[in-house]
Amino acid sequence: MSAEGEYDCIVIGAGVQGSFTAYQLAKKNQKTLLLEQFLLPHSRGSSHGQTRIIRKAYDQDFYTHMMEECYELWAQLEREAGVKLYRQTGLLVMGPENSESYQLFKVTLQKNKTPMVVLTHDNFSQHIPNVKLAPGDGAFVDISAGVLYADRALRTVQGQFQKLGGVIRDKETVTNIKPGPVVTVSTSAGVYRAKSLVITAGPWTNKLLAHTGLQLPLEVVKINVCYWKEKAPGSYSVKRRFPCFLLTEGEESKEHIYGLPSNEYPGLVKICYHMGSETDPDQRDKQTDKSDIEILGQFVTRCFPGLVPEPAVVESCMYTWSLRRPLKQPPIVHIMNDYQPYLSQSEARTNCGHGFKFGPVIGKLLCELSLGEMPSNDLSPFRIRRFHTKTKSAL
Ligand SMILES: Cc1cc2nc3c(=O)[nH]c(=O)nc-3n(C[C@H](O)[C@H](O)[C@H](O)COP(=O)(O)OP(=O)(O)OC[C@H]3O[C@@H](n4cnc5c(N)ncnc54)[C@H](O)[C@@H]3O)c2cc1C
Ligand SMILES: O=C(O)[C@@H]1CCCCN1
Repeated sequence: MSAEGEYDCIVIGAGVQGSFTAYQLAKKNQKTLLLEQFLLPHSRGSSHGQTRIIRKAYDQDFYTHMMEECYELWAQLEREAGVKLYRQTGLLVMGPENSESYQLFKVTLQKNKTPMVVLTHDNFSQHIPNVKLAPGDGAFVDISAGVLYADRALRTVQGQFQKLGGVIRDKETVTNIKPGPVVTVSTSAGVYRAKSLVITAGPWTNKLLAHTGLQLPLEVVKINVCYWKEKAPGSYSVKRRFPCFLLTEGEESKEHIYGLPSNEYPGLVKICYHMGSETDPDQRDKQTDKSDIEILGQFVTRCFPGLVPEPAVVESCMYTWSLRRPLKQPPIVHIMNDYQPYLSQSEARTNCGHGFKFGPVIGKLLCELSLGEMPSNDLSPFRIRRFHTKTKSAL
């Protein structure tokens, strides 16, 4: 027999953004349904894996400002659920001292009076052993940055949502959306109706939006998540207070290279390249491009002499980039998050490669938008309307 139900709100996609949105809605006593196509937990989207970086170091003020509230909301969830989701490690930022991108990171933190320590070539190795700072590179540490325990965070927020009476239906793919004063959502197992709908479908956003006639200029890329073996076990370990790091640009590439201390897999340091190759989210494993791994190998050889310059483990994850017109120009590396006024009482949002840490605030904002409340943060950098694209729904 197929399932049916009436809700105040339906959220499609139980990644970090959908889970936080559903939790916020349930906190506001909204009868909420969270739909997920895969059996939970799963590793086919963007929110899986044990760790993510949390930081205030950004090259634009509004992200640094948003992070103030994010840290508070993460801590609030930790207290509510009695679990530890964040571990402070600091974030080492490195990059050519005179480059625009490195300077933007540094100046944004300084301007916002964020706790930081600037390192010099003379004292660098005393603070950060086993890393080679390139000649001409500057370095500083964003002190409050650290690691978020991603899988645990997802489990926790979904658990809190259920405790508040929220309903999760996993292994249920949304197959159709009919907007209207009451939105009708059909899935592989049933039909549900709600006063509002939030779509947080990550890499599948355009596939889902196709049901509404709306398409966004997005590109999904597969990221090779690489783990590198320590030659001397523990030398880059979280226990020895090795920090997360971000190279704004380097000899190997203009793209960021970033990493986290060895932690989830003993003796293995996660180091990844902030760019991947285009993929269809349903065909992710057919994308086998490994040119990023070559770049990372060169970087590891140059900067991390205590690591074997060949990945010991490679996992997969996906980013959903927003693209400036014309398509295929460099991506705008922003979270996107917007109310889509042409879908009656519905919202559409998506994200890219740095959205995990913002989950609590994005959840709060999507909740406010779906209740018709004034959003409590400035959303102008995230508006769908900034894309001169086909934003008008055909429905
Ligand atoms: C390698 C990597 C490293 C990253 N590092 C960081 C970091 O250090 N710090 C940070 O803050 N962020 C980081 N990010 C970004 C962050 O992880 C993402 O921004 C975030 O996880 C996106 O979450 P989401 O909920 O939007 O998408 P997803 O997690 O992909 O969730 C979307 C969900 O929708 C479901 N869905 C789709 N279509 C349907 C349908 N038709 N019916 C039902 N369900 C559907 C999907 O199955 C999926 O579960 C990283 C991302 C990657 C890939
Ligand atoms: O959000 C972050 O902190 C990292 C930075 C580098 C790219 C991946 N995400």
